[in-house]
Amino acid sequence: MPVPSRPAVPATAAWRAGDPVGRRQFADLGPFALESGGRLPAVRLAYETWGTLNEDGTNAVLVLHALTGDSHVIGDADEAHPTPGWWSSMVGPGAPIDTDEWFVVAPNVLGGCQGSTGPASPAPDGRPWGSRFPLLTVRDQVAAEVRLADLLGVDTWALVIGASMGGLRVLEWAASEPHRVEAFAAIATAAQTSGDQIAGFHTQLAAIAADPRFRDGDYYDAADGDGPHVGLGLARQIAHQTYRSAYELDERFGRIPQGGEDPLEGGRFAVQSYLDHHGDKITRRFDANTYVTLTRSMITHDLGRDRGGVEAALASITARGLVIAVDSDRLFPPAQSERIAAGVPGAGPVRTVHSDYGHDGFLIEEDQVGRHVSEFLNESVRVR
Ligand SMILES: CC(=O)SCCNC(=O)CCNC(=O)[C@H](O)C(C)(C)COP(=O)(O)OP(=O)(O)OC[C@H]1O[C@@H](n2cnc3c(N)ncnc32)[C@H](O)[C@@H]1OP(=O)(O)O
Ligand SMILES: N[C@@H](CCO)C(=O)O
Repeated sequence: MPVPSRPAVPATAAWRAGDPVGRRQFADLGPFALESGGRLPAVRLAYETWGTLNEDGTNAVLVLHALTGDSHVIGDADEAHPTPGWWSSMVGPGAPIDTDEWFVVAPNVLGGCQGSTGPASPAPDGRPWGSRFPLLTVRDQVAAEVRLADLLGVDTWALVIGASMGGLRVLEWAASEPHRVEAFAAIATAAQTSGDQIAGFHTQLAAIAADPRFRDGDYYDAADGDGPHVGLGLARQIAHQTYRSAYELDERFGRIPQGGEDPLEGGRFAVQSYLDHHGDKITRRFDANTYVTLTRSMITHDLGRDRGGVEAALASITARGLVIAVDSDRLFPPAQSERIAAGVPGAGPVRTVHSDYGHDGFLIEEDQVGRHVSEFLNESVRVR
């Protein structure tokens, strides 16, 4: 049986930078000097807020998304273009982070493609930055979020919370702005990306670079309008395997052929079809250059850079900390959480989420993660 052909989807088909979606707002934050020595002449962050900042400013919570997330933490049913929120189980009225109590802010990361300044944004000459977009570090991303906090009148966050790539920024906030972070929750994340992580990220970058439609990042004005969807999809497939555990892929899919296909005649196993699906899906909602920019920021992430090393940086954190690991996570293995918890004086022991799913457990095991966050808020982060 022949392998079914899949439709080619331009990587730029479904989203447009700066396109307002629902309740999203934009903050213009001016020029930025970057850690690498580069410069962005104008930075804009897209963000959403829920709840109300109290008079003392003591109830602010910053939620930081992972690699392909955005500001849309809570879904909106009545939008013109409804989109589900990626953490509606965690944030909302009556949720662990209860928006009747907390003022919640969620920005789209600097370098992102959901309204914040990124490689698809116009450079000073009016054309998209593309290959000219400067190297961004996690510190640059947090520096932009600091300016957003200034603009919103938030002096101190009661809690800064995030998982995976969001957790990298959580730790950077706690280390670089100790007087502005009362407590943090770092979930399935690391103080420094490891050789294994850098290797995995490298192959994802190579997959995008190898797509002739990538054109070194200058594909926005391509005459055929076609983006590097093949490379981006392949990068997502490589990544997605690390988001799930070997146990799950084997138990769930094993060697079952995809319906109607025969692997001995060129067809796929179900797990191949599953990865194809996730690879295709990302190209409908994400920009390849942003994927490259954010992946590079994860590669360079090192909380200890210019701070005397990771342990010294962790020891300098004054905030109370909640550290959560997923026991089956092969992307951010629990040892990286142990290192954070051991190093931060105000962090308790690692809270373990038991999951068969792997790294994506931070999204899937909402009851367990929610319970840990609720407990931490109740015990350590009450509104003063
Ligand atoms: C911060 C942020 O988190 S970013 C925003 C949220 N994250 C993402 O979107 C990342 C990508 N998605 C995921 O990682 C996961 O889907 C999660 C974590 C969101 C949800 O996990 P799960 O509920 O376990 O979903 P699962 O991994 O099984 O994927 C389900 C999809 O696979 C499809 N699928 C399942 N089996 C097959 C198969 N054999 N062939 C093809 N497709 C398949 C399902 O139809 C479903 O498609 P849909 O998502 O288009 O409806
Ligand atoms: N599913 C998550 C995985 C990375 O943490 C994302 O796409 O952002």
